[in-house]
Amino acid sequence: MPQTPLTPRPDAVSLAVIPGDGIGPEVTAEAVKVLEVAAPSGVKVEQNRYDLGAERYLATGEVLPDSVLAEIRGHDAILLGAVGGRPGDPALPPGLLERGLLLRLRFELDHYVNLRPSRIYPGAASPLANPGEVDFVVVREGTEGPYTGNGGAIRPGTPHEVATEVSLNTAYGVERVVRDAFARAQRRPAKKLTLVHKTNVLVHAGAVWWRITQEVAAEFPEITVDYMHVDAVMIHLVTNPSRFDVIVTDNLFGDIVTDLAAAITGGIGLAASGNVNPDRTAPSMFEPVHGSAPDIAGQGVADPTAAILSAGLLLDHLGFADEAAALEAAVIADLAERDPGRPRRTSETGDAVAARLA
Ligand SMILES: NC(=O)C1=CN([C@@H]2O[C@H](COP(=O)(O)OP(=O)(O)OC[C@H]3O[C@@H](n4cnc5c(N)ncnc54)[C@H](O)[C@@H]3O)[C@@H](O)[C@H]2O)C=CC1
Ligand SMILES: CC(C)CC(=O)C(=O)O
Ligand SMILES: [Mg+2]
Repeated sequence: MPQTPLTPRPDAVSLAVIPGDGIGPEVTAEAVKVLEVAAPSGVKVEQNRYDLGAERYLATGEVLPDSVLAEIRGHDAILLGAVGGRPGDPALPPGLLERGLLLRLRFELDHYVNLRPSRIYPGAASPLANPGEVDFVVVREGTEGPYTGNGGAIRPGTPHEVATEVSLNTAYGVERVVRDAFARAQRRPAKKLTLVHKTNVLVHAGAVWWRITQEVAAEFPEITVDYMHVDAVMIHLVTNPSRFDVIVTDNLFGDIVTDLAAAITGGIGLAASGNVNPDRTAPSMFEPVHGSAPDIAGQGVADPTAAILSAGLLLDHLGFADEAAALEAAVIADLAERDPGRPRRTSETGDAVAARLA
């Protein structure tokens, strides 16, 4: 359904805040704390909180009612913590919240660019001995691939069960994300784009990604284009991550690549992301790369930096580039001052970054 492009007001931004499950509410509270001081003066941050996630499902059986989705759609942007329970929890059907809430938001709001920047900030503890200068961005397709629910099971639960999970790749979907990735590469100094896939085995989907990347490349003669199989990317991310500038890839590969990218750049607690609708026909959604981390939930020890940096991506997306840069600078300064020998409480980090911006 065609939507009217969103036109934010100059004096206020409206945010839908979905704290979610596990550490989601803990890290989101810190991101909101920072966002309130980072927003431009004269711009009011109006927030509506949506309690969606495991607790609501267990209390009401609701995952994402249509009426709530319609309300969320009316905001300028969405800030999300994380959703999902402990893997294997018998109270939550597998994928119920991931598919019914998170992916439904991404699909219905047409977040076809899942943007995941990776930088090693000074002070961040990379496990790599000599990582070099690491500053790349993964442009992960956000609405297709094997995540669309295009599958099913025959004779489930029997020894003769057959299960399929088919990857969906449309020329339309691939072209728009590849084009976005080239445009991002064009704005970056290194001007390099790496297509990541598994074209040697996934020949049908791979052919679409390969052909469209070559076609779009012809419109961007300044960009150096290369290709790498996703398994080899695992090697190069660990041995020579500075070779990457912009990576474009499908939904599943991008999910996996960006957890490793997070690990080599200082940990999953630092990795930010944006689910972007570049056409602005619906609000974009910003969230950390990590999940609900049930193993540390409720202890006040989760690192909220990824959520805070995601709030910075949100500011940038709304056109507040200077404020987004100031937020990132405050995080960088804070990281440099952290004592690796003294683990921080979640709220300490939010307080420290907010104090730098106040
Ligand atoms: N966007 C989302 O809402 C996502 C949801 N999930 C869901 O989250 C649940 C847990 O998934 P996992 O695979 O365990 O991934 P996860 O990212 O939640 O946790 C992986 C590991 O990283 C640690 N970790 C994560 N965030 C951290 C932080 N901010 N500070 C310090 N340590 C942190 C956790 O303690 C855990 O050891 C599942 O239900 C999964 O489906 C997973 C990924 C994304
Ligand atoms: C739970 C998945 C659908 C989400 C995820 O792992 C991700 O987007 O990184
Ligand atoms: Mg993931």
